[in-house]
Amino acid sequence: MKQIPDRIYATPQEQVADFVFNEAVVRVFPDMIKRSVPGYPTIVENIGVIASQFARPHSALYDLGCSLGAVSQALRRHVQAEDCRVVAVDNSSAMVERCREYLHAQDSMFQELLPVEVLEADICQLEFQPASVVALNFTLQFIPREQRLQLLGRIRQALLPGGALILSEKLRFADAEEQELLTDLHIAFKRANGYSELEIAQKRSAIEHVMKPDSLEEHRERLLAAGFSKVIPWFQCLNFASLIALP
Ligand SMILES: C[S@@+](CC[C@H](N)C(=O)[O-])C[C@H]1O[C@@H](n2cnc3c(N)ncnc32)[C@H](O)[C@@H]1O
Ligand SMILES: O=C(O)C(=O)C[C@]1(C(=O)O)C=C[C@@H](O)C=C1
Repeated sequence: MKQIPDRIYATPQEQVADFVFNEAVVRVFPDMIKRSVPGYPTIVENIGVIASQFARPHSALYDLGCSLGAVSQALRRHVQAEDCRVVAVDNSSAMVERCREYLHAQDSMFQELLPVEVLEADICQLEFQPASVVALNFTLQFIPREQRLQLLGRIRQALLPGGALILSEKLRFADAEEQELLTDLHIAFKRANGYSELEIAQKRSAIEHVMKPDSLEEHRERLLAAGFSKVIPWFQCLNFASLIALP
């Protein structure tokens, strides 16, 4: 993927608007997410590895809130189960358009990749097909809190025995000292990746009303309430984590 540098918050803005996944964000997204989310490349690649253990023949593999399809590409690189297909879904038309281009480019570079379709849709309104793998990679945090349980319940209903949900999220922490330390370290991570204090502060204002992280305990309780039987954290880097939830 092209890596145009993210300079969206580099100049002072009189009033920082709420963050949206628009064309300006799409252009710089690969650079933005890699420099903002500690462990992102490791998480994406290993979602492919984990999915290859859970994928069942003749089933769908969902990439919900796919953005530019990084997870879909990893699923297609790693999963070899028979007659599986990847369904990538996002409600940002700018993301969906570019995602389709990237996945076509992947098709032309490799042979025998799983088929993929990219849907422009709201994942809260989606009719799920029987699925063996569902990935929510930094997407649930953008869904209004009151809709999260219902969405997870519908995903749980669609999951086949032996399948899994892979859920990656920014975390918040009930313990004030832990919250402060990991927030400071995340800021240090962004600084080390070349973001200025202004960029860090303006991005924080932009996302604070649209992205609402939960704690690990809140995720675990909600997943169990949605009908999952077990929640297994497999990755954490600073305040970003990824979980496997089993049906
Ligand atoms: C942080 S990005 C996800 C990153 C991506 N999964 C990856 O691994 O590169 C969040 C994405 O979720 C999408 N999104 C947010 N709410 C959504 C909804 N209700 N339905 C579908 N997509 C949604 C946004 O448009 C955005 O592309
Ligand atoms: O928490 C932050 O400061 C972020 O920038 C995180 C985050 C995310 O987790 O999705 C927010 C928006 C962008 O999509 C990239 C990264």
